[in-house]
Amino acid sequence: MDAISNVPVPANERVYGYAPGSPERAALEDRIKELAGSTAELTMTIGGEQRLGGGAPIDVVQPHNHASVLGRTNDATARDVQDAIDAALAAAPSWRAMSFDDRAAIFLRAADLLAGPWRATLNAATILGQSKSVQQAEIDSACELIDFLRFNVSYARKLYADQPISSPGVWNRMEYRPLEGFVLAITPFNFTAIAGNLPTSAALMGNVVVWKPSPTQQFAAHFTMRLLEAAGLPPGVINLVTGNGQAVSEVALTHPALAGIHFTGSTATFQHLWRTVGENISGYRGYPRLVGETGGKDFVLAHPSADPAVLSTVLIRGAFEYQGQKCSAASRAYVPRSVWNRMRDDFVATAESLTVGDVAGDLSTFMGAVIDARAFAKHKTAIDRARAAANIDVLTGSYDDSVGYFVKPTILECADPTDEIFVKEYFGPILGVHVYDDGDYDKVLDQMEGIAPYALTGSIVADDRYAIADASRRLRFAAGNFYINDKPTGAVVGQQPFGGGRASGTNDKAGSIHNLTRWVSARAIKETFVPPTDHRYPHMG
Ligand SMILES: NC(=O)c1ccc[n+]([C@@H]2O[C@H](COP(=O)([O-])OP(=O)(O)OC[C@H]3O[C@@H](n4cnc5c(N)ncnc54)[C@H](O)[C@@H]3O)[C@@H](O)[C@H]2O)c1
Ligand SMILES: N[C@@H](CCC=O)C(=O)O
Repeated sequence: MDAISNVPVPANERVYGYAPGSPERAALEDRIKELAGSTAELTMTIGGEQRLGGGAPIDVVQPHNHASVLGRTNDATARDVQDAIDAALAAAPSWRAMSFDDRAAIFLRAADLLAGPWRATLNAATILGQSKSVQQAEIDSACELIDFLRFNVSYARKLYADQPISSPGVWNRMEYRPLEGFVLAITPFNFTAIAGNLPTSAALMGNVVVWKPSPTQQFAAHFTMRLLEAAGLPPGVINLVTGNGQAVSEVALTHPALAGIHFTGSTATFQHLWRTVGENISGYRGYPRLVGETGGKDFVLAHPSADPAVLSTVLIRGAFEYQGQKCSAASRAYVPRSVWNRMRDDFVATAESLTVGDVAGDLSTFMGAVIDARAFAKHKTAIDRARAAANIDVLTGSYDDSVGYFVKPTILECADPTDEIFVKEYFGPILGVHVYDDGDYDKVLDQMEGIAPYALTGSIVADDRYAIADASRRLRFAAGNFYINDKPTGAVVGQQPFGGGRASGTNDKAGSIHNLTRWVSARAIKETFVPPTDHRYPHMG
C-alpha cells in the first residue's frame, strides 16, 4: 500500500559545458561516432515487444547530412495501433494497483540513469537526429528531461497530499485516481524532453499510454524507450507506435477508452485532434482530457530605453538557437529607431558570423539544419517571398539543401507591422523586425498585442521601470511565458512553468502540478464513524 514517503527534493540538473578537452565532450564524441556508424531498426514497442510497424518504410536521416541514414522505421497500421491500445488496457490493472512510490521510483531511476550512463546516448541521438548543437541537446535531452522526471514526482506527491478538511465524527479524503482508459501522447520533433515528458507524466499518475513520437524525432525516442525499460518500466505501460499518425488518428481517436490526449505540436494538428474528438464525443466512456501545447509567434518588444547590447543578444539567442525551431523562438521584433540605429550593423554582422553546419561532426558549431525537406521548402518560400516584396528589406539570410537542410539566420526588416512575417509561424531561423519611430511606442504596443493568433512567449526589453510595468500589464494575455530583459526561450522546469494561451494551447504548464492534475480524476470519500440511526432533524420537533 501507499506509504506517505518524502520524495527526493528535486534540483535542476547541472548543464555540462562540453569545452574542448573536457571528459564529457570526449564521451559524447565517441557515442556520436558509434550511433552514426550503424543503421538502427527503429521499432515500435507494444506490450514490451519490439517490432516494426506494418506500414510504409520511413528513413530517419541526419538533417545536416540528409544522405546519412540513422535508422529505418515504418508507419504504424490500424492493426498496430489497435494492438498498442489492447496492450495498454491489459497493463492498466497492475499499473494502477502499484503504489505511487513504486511508480515514482522507476521515473527517478530513469532520471539518474540519464544523468549518468545514458547522458551521452540521448544527447548523441538528439544531435544526430534533430540537428541540435551540443549546448541545445544538453539543455533538452539531458537536463530538461531529467528535470521533468524528478520534478513531476515531487509535484505528484504534493498533489496527492492536497486533502479536504474533516468535521467531527467524519473523515474526508480525496483519492486521485488515474483516468479510466488510455492516454494518447503525441509528441513533436523539436524536443527530446517533451517527447519523454508527455507519456511519462501521464504514466506517473497511474495511467497507461500509447505514445506516438514524430518520425523525425524517432531516433532519440527509440533510446528514450530503451532508457525507460532499463529503469524498470513494466511492459504495456507506455506503448510506442511509429510513423506519421494517420492510423493513430483513425483508431485511437475513435476508441471508446480514449481517456486523454497529451499533445505538443502545431496548432493545426491539435485542432484536428480536438475536432475529431468533438465529432466522436458520444462514443467515449468519459470526456477525454485534451491538453495541447502548440505554436507561437513570439515577440520581443524593445522600448526606447532598451540597451542595444542586451537587445542584440536577446534576439540572436532567442531567434536563432536551434535554428529557431522552438515554439518559444523570437520571430518578431519591434525596435525603436533610436536603438536600431545604434545596433543594426553589429547585429546583422553577428547573425552572419554564427556558424551553421554539421553539429555532429564539429561540436563547436552554433546552428545545424532545419528538420526536413518540408521545413526547408517552407523557409525557402518565405525567404523568396520576402526577397520579392517591395516593402521587405532582407538584411541577411540564405538557404542551401545540397548536403543538409541549411537555412542561415535570416533578418527581414519590414515597415508594415501587419505583414505575414509578423503573423505566421514559420518555425525556423527567420526574424521579422519592425522599426518604429520612438514616439509611436504606445501605438506599436497596442498593434503587436493581438496581430498574431498566438500567445506563447514574449519579451520586453527596457531599462525604464515604468515602461516594464506598463508593458507587463498591457501584454498580460499576449504570452503565457513573459520575459523582462531576457530571451523568450529556454524555460527551466520548476522555474518558468511553460505554456501559452489563445492559439498556442491549453496552457496546462508542462512540468508542473497544473499539468499533472489533468491526468487524474479525483474521487471524494466521506466516512462517518458513528452514523445516525434516526432520520429526523431537530427542526421537525
Ligand atoms: N507550445 C509548446 O510547448 C510547443 C513545444 C514544441 C513544439 N511546439 C510546436 O510544434 C510545432 C512543431 O512540431 P511538429 O512539426 O512536430 O508539429 P506537428 O503538428 O507537425 O507534429 C506533432 C506530432 O503530431 C503528429 N501528427 C501530425 N498529424 C497527425 C494526425 N493527423 N494524427 C495524429 N498525429 C499527427 C506528428 O507525427 C507528430 O508526432 C510548432 O508549431 C511548434 O510551435 C509547441
Ligand atoms: N520550453 C522551451 C520551448 C519548447 C517548444 O519548442 C523553451 O522555453 O524554449
